[in-house]
Amino acid sequence: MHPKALLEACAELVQQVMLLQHPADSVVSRFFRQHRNLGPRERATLAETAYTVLRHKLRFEALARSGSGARERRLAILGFAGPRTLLQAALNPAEKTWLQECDAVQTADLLPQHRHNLPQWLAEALQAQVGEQFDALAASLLAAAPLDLRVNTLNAKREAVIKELAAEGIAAEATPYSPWGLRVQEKPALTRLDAFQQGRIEVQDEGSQLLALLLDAKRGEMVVDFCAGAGGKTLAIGAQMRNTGRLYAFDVSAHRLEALKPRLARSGLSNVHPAALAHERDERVKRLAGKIDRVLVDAPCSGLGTLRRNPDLKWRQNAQSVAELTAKQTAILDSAARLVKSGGRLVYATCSMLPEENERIAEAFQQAHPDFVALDAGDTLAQLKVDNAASLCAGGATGTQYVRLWPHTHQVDGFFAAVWQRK
Ligand SMILES: C[S@@+](CC[C@H](N)C(=O)[O-])C[C@H]1O[C@@H](n2cnc3c(N)ncnc32)[C@H](O)[C@@H]1O
Repeated sequence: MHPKALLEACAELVQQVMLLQHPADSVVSRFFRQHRNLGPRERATLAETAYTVLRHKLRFEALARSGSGARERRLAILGFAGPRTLLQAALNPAEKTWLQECDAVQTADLLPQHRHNLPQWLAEALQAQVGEQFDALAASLLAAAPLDLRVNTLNAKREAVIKELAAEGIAAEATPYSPWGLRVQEKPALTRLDAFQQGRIEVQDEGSQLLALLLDAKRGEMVVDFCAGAGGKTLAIGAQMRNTGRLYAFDVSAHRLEALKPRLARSGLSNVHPAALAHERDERVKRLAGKIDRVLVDAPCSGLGTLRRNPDLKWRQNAQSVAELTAKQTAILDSAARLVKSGGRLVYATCSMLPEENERIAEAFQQAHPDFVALDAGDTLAQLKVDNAASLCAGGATGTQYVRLWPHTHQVDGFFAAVWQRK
């Protein structure tokens, strides 16, 4: 594709994602379906340009007040993620001069909001939590996430997969906390690999792996993954159970559960039973009440812990949408807790960094359910032999009551988890 056409296509995609009407990943997928002639490199440049503009929206919008031409073209120039020579070949002389001026602006001279690129309400909420680490957190949220894989321990060993990937020219190293994790710095095409097709690896953030680990599901148990979605954690839990017992994958979205099916087929798991619920108080939940050994509630949340992957969320969520989610989270946790049998374990998790969706939900649940005893997440992870378990936790009297993962300190998405045992 000619550089000029590629930049035009970038501007068109930027215009579409910046409407913020739909999740950016679905806008990008739709754009690719409508432009089937695009090659893999062009697709990578287009997607990364759109994501760069979403990440740096406030700074780029401020810079784009100067310059000429359509606003989305100026934004696409600032966020262009392909080779610089290619960009230069697409620019007219006035644009080249303007870009030079933009490049010369020093980060230190920027207003705080143009450095952190967060909406005011979210910047304040994060600052209140991490204090002087705010700049480091904000910077980490502007970077793309590394690619984490989970090794399927049912049919592979981590060391063997590292060697297998190396033979394909892919450098992977063991993740520091999850015993199943690998981190890959590049973004190789995984789906063509035998290791992927034969279910030895799945894409999963190390933080997500730790939440599945926290459930500590055992052979032969009855387990429910209440908000299973496309089953990222279900697959990890099923392998943890060594493909024995019964693992229900519940979700209200039959569409998401459908995406679990090919992943299940690759994984070799036969202990997983997906089931679509009408709502969290579905008949099926009533029937299983008090019978389940372990229940994971990976609740629908703002997703703000995943800003490295989903930068559009900071512009699509707001205080009002978070308040609506907290009502849903409370209702789901209440209903899912009924499943847990005496002596069983309950884990509540989110990929949010906001206390309203995390500590506040866990505290309110505890108040309303004295028959559930809080377990210390730091102790629980240490018993599971996770290195530096305490450093992954925060809160409570011991400072390790909840799992609290942060992109700037743990190089994973922002996650929260609370653990209880039913009396
Ligand atoms: C954070 S996502 C789950 C991600 C998934 N556990 C994984 O690891 O890939 C939350 C899920 O909760 C589901 N959900 C929303 N409302 C629900 C409800 N009332 N009961 C059960 N699941 C619900 C959503 O459809 C969504 O798939």
